[in-house]
Amino acid sequence: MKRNSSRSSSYDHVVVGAGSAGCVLASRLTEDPRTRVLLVEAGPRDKSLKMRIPLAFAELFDSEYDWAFRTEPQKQLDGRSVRWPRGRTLGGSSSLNGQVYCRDRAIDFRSWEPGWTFDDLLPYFRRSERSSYGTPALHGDAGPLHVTRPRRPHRLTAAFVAAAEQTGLQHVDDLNSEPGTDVVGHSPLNQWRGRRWSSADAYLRPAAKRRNLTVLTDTLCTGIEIHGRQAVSVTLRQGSQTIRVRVDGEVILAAGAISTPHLLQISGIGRPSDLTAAGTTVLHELPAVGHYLQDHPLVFLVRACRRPISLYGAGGVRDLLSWAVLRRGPLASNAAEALAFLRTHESLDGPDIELGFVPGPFVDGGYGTPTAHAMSLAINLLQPVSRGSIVLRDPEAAHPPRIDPGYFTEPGDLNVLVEGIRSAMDIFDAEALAVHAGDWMDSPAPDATRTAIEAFIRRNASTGFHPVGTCRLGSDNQTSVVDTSLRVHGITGLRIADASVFPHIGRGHPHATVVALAERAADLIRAQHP
Ligand SMILES: Cc1cc2nc3c(=O)[nH]c(=O)nc-3n(C[C@H](O)[C@H](O)[C@H](O)COP(=O)(O)OP(=O)(O)OC[C@H]3O[C@@H](n4cnc5c(N)ncnc54)[C@H](O)[C@@H]3O)c2cc1C
Repeated sequence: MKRNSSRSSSYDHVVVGAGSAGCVLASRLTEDPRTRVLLVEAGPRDKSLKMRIPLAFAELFDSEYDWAFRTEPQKQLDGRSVRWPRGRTLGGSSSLNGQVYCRDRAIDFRSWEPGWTFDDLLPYFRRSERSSYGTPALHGDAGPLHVTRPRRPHRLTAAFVAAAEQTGLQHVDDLNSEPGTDVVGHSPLNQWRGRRWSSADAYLRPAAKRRNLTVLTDTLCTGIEIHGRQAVSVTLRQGSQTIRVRVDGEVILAAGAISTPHLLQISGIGRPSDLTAAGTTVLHELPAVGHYLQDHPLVFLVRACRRPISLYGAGGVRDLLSWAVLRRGPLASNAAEALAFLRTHESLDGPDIELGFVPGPFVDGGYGTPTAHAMSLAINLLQPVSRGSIVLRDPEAAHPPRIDPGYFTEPGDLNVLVEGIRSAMDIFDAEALAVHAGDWMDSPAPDATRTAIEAFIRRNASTGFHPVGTCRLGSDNQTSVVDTSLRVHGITGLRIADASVFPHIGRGHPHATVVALAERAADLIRAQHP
């Protein structure tokens, strides 16, 4: 990635965070050669081969490319602290995520503000996509973000899809086609010819040579300076050096659902009790900053595979060669090759459980070392009611905030996940998959009572990697942080465009919506600064 050498101390816009959203913003805003943009990224450049190899993403956990956050001990999870990986490199979390491109559904946007319906966002989904799915009314085919079918799904994945159909789910080709409530299909992917296609690949690299774009990596934003009610500059730290950069237009926070509220709090914007407890002066009261956090909690069921055909052991010389030469073979798998969406009650108007099938052992949320051939199924709670918070510990930007997702603090969430586990076990037992299935490994017993399944969830539940909602979009300044144009309530020159602004968690995977939202944010900014 070229770094523009003509650094100046003032820019039209400064984008903080080069993740899923930040790369979109930097690219779109610099299409106008008169607009000077600085993109600031705390992490290093996205150099690792493990980012390109689809199956290798879990090997990036706890590396220099991962913030490696940990939650506060979770009362409802036997006091366990949960590991929260987050991308810390160009492309952000899109450089180490599971590559599933699955939009939130139209019903998910019903709880957003007017002007943010699915139909309002559809032109931006389409603008972002270079989709191989056809259906031009729904998909774009000329955008920067490749969306493809898996190259060659594993035969166990085909068995899972068939088994899900045997339990009554409908097989659909395109999970981004508003497919109905009880469906199964192969995962649409952000891949191109068998390699990951991150936001940096899609948006940043093609823009990197522009003279009006400066990209600073290994640079931590440590605060936003507010004069009166106007954002005027950002403070950056590179090693031991501190740099102040003046902003003539806007500061756009795209640091993600954890770091964006943290940065606001450090800068004196937030809930007064949070700020004063951490020794920070309150400059601007906005009680919703860092609150209303939601995530998709999940548990994995793992079942032995009778024959040695799973992804266990993938990564040997032959697999590496096959990927390097042909971009095929087990390493081209994104792990969660198929998804099923289902309702735990017929009265629901949308799915409340997602099952993600991995044709291999996925142990301890990707942190464990597999020991045998197996298949894994992630049972994902799509509409949790529980909410949590991100709150600064002290005024130092490099210190991680307190992350409390509040998993299962609303008891109804546990009930839904128990039902999801039962449905998942039914699919494992359906003929098409049962022929491959051996003993249950990390799973409740097939005849487990509700109490035993609940205990299993408390022992094993983890993150679905989808935190949102910590700087919600909304029209009032008590329960939301940004207005419907994504401007921070009460401050001019400060906008947020990332996963933190989702008012409610959706039923999809957030990257698709984050990219569309950032595409729209770029239009909003350009309209205000013609
Ligand atoms: C392991 C994993 C698997 C996932 N799988 C999927 C999936 O398959 N499909 C899907 O849709 N979603 C998935 N997600 C979630 C998805 O990737 C995120 O929701 C999305 O990338 C969030 O985009 P963002 O722009 O809000 O934040 P990010 O992409 O996280 O970007 C934020 C950027 O800001 C930088 N930053 C933070 N603080 C500062 C600071 N103070 N100064 C400078 N820079 C800073 C970060 O380093 C990062 O690069 C996954 C996430 C993870 C972690």
